[in-house]
Amino acid sequence: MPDRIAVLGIGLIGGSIALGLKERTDVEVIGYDRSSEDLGLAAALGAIDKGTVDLAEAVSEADIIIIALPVGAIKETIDRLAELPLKEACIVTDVGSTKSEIVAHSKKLKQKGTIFIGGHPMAGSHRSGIKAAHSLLFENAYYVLTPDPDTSLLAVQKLSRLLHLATRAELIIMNPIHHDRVVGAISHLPHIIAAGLVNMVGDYNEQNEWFHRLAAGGFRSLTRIGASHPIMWRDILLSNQEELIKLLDDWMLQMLKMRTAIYKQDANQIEAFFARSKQLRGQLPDREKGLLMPLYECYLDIPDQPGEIARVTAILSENDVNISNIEVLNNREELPGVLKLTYKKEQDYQQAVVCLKAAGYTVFTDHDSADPSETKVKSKLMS
Ligand SMILES: NC(=O)c1ccc[n+]([C@@H]2O[C@H](COP(=O)([O-])OP(=O)(O)OC[C@H]3O[C@@H](n4cnc5c(N)ncnc54)[C@H](O)[C@@H]3O)[C@@H](O)[C@H]2O)c1
Ligand SMILES: O=C(O)C(=O)C[C@]1(C(=O)O)C=C[C@@H](O)C=C1
Repeated sequence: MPDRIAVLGIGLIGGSIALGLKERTDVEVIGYDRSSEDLGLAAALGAIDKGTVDLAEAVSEADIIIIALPVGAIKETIDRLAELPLKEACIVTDVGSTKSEIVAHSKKLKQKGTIFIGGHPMAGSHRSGIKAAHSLLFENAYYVLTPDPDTSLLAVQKLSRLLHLATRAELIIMNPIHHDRVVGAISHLPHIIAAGLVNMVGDYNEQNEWFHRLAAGGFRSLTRIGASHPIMWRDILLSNQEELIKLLDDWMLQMLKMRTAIYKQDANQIEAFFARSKQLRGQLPDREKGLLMPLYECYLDIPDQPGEIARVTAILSENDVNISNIEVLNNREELPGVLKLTYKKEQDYQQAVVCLKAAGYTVFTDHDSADPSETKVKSKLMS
């Protein structure tokens, strides 16, 4: 087990790893950031033992250095580390959302004999900064490492073990080019689409403010990630140019096909488009990821009258159903006049659907058939 870890950038990702390190290992954590205020907060939260705005001081005695800065700053920091005295056998890793360019850039460290192993934890949030950090942010998520083929196996094992302890993520190894193609499609392109839609609707809203007022569940859930950090996403897009150009070409082709289908009133093609998407979306592997245990959810239409929530809870308790949470979606931003019930156990969820239906309620589940046998585990989104 290494003795001292330097975490460079103590924001959402660096802060979450640091919190996990302090919670689940015995290492000393030194935080480096340009914001001394955030370093103070990180120390107060117990994420770091010591904070400094001096890079040389942060890394001089470190056994492992984790660079958790925006992608552009990761490259600059690799350049600076290449000029600084580092401990022998020190391992440097990063958490950047792109890998090919960063790994290529790390050659400068390799030339001086320092091991660099690229990394990317596949969980996060649209929020940023130490205030949004959490020690279980990466629980059960994948954490990709992209070691060069000639990297010592012992070093990869040492880093994987530490990161697994700190994050409870599942460590996997991937080629950086492959990583950038896959993550380009499932993370970078969706962020472009979400931000593009928010901006387009924002333009319409300048002429007519009903665009924002009427924005309901569909727009809000699709565009949550449109609120992400501009500098982080600027750097990611600049760093994955080649893949994103190909992905955007494919995306525009998809949209053109839909435009043609709508123009021609081609009902079959439009239906097939959504049928395929519904089937594929349902096949996404469930991962018990994030802050909380997997949850089962159902929604219930309730009349707007006093005592209605008490009636629902009474029915559930008479039937020995344990609910994890009950939420009134009465702000009309999601579903109007609706109770959202969450359960930790599938058995409770199934029992609840049956007894609430028997009591005359309309119950919606993840699937519109409301069939409990089609239960889908949901992970609670971090927001
Ligand atoms: N946010 C996510 O969902 C997510 C998920 C996985 C990986 N990542 C990657 O993690 C990295 C960090 O992202 P984050 O979400 O933690 O960002 P963040 O904004 O929450 O944290 C970045 C921290 O770095 C500091 N910082 C920025 N530039 C600096 C510089 N030049 N010198 C010193 N300190 C500097 C900031 O003060 C901040 O505390 C990025 O490379 C991002 O691509 C992000
Ligand atoms: O959940 C979110 O808000 C995220 O954007 C997390 C997310 C993503 O899934 O796209 C964003 C960037 C990463 O590099 C990894 C994960």
